[in-house]
Amino acid sequence: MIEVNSLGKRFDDLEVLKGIDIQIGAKEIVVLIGPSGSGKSTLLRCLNGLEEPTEGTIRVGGIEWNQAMSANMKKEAIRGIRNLTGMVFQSFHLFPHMTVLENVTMAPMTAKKMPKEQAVRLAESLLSKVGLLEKRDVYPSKLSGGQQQRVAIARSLAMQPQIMLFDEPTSALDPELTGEVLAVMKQLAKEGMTMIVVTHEMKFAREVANRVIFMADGIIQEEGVPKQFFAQPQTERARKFLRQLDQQPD
Ligand SMILES: Nc1ncnc2c1ncn2[C@@H]1O[C@H](COP(=O)(O)OP(=O)(O)OP(=O)(O)O)[C@@H](O)[C@H]1O
Repeated sequence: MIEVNSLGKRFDDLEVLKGIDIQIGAKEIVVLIGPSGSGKSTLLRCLNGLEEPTEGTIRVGGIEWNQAMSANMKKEAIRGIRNLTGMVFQSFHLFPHMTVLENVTMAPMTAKKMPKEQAVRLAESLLSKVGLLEKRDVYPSKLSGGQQQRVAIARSLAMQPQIMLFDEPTSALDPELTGEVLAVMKQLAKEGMTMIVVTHEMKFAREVANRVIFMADGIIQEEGVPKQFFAQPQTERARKFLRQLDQQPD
């Protein structure tokens, strides 16, 4: 579903990603963890074209982007890749002047030219899935952070993506609100969505992920199934990271 080869990204003199190789299969739940500044968000943003890599190749659902392509081909590839991926951000990014329902129906109606009645039916079913159908006519400012993030997930799902990318989806939330967002993500995982999740929620990583990828200093230091990674981290870098999080090997 996703293949990344020798991916590099620099911002001027700062080399943030230094040759990343990843393969992710359909229905995999991959959690990306690592210290602050290690390049996790940048990697996720490269995967759906929010950042342009400086080196390497990305293949998502059969669509390839590579550094050697012409500007037009790159644009075309990014458009295709964006159609396959949905992204959820730390800070929700809902449109404040639109109701919850309008937030969810807008993209299918404009980008996919979906008829309004169909977009409304889809939005209602997605709002029901995230437990917020009764808030359909409310504006985002009237919602809690957790509710706003659940609407953001529904809005992303309305484009019917094959892959969901989550960039620290609970980091801006009060601890008592993270559970409701993680529950929606768990449900999505159960339904077979392919997901890459950047998070500091180790409990989610332990319980839901098929694979943990540990990044530090712009490279993948190690990866493995959660049980193995948390019980027996292979590198000193990962051991130190887990110690700092108070996530000692089991
Ligand atoms: N647009 C940008 N311009 C310049 N530097 C950037 C830009 N975006 C990110 N960086 C730098 O790239 C490095 C990696 O940032 P990134 O956000 O990918 O890290 P992260 O692992 O997601 O960290 P965190 O867990 O704190 O969110 C940081 O040093 C950051 O300052």
